[in-house]
Amino acid sequence: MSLLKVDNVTFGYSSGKSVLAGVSLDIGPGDTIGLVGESGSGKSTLLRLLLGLTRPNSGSISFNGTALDPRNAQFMRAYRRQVQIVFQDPYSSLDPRQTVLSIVAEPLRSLKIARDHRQMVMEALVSVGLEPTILGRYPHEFSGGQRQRIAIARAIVAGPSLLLADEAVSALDLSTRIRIVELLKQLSASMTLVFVSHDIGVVAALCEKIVILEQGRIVESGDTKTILANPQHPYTQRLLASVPRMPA
Ligand SMILES: Nc1ncnc2c1ncn2[C@@H]1O[C@H](COP(=O)(O)OP(=O)(O)OP(=O)(O)O)[C@@H](O)[C@H]1O
Repeated sequence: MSLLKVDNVTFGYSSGKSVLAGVSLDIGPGDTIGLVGESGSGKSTLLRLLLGLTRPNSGSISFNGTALDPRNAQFMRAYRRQVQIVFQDPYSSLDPRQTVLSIVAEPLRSLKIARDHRQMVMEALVSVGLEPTILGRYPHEFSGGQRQRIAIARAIVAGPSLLLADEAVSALDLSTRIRIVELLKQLSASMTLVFVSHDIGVVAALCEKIVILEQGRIVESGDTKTILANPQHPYTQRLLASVPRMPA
């Protein structure tokens, strides 16, 4: 059974323009999926829908067979614990006035998880390759890569089964990007990952499956290696042609 099933979803903001049209996706437990498309193709909007922050205009999204529905408050509370997101910018996504402990513990507070937050935060920091002794320090004391590790620690601290990453490595320099991709790869062994990127090279390195989105429609999806080796849709061919060089 799918972990997350997106069934014929359409969505438009109040401006009326259609942003997602007939999007269907089956995300299985343990999948690592790269969602690729040009700017404005609707990737971040789809993530908002997957988070349950916005509802589709039509179609449905279900998690373990139950539809995301704000009227089902108990289920949505449980869902919020299962899904977390990492954003692009490690500078703006961390509150400069809060300590690392307070930042990483935020999901534990908002989800009202009554366990030892300090211990859970220390464990999350270790899993992302940071020293647990940094609890009392502030974001400005860290590099961009370290900040993104703190953001990832915050995303995994409550033990989600699904991690969404929205251009999570795009703001990092190349060597840091490679290290954070390695970290995400390692984490993806124990959770499902939906990784949004306009960078096909990074997706090729990280994701077993790929979904290509063009103007709110999925034009091609499947095994990453197969699709990148032999793209069928002209849009995918154009995207690939615009990549300066592909990784081995
Ligand atoms: N809050 C909003 N209100 C109205 N329109 C929006 C809003 N957010 C996004 N859009 C529009 O929806 C479309 C899809 O945007 P979205 O951010 O989902 O694309 P994207 O593929 O993530 O792009 P990028 O890679 O640039 O982040 C765009 O036309 C955008 O202008």
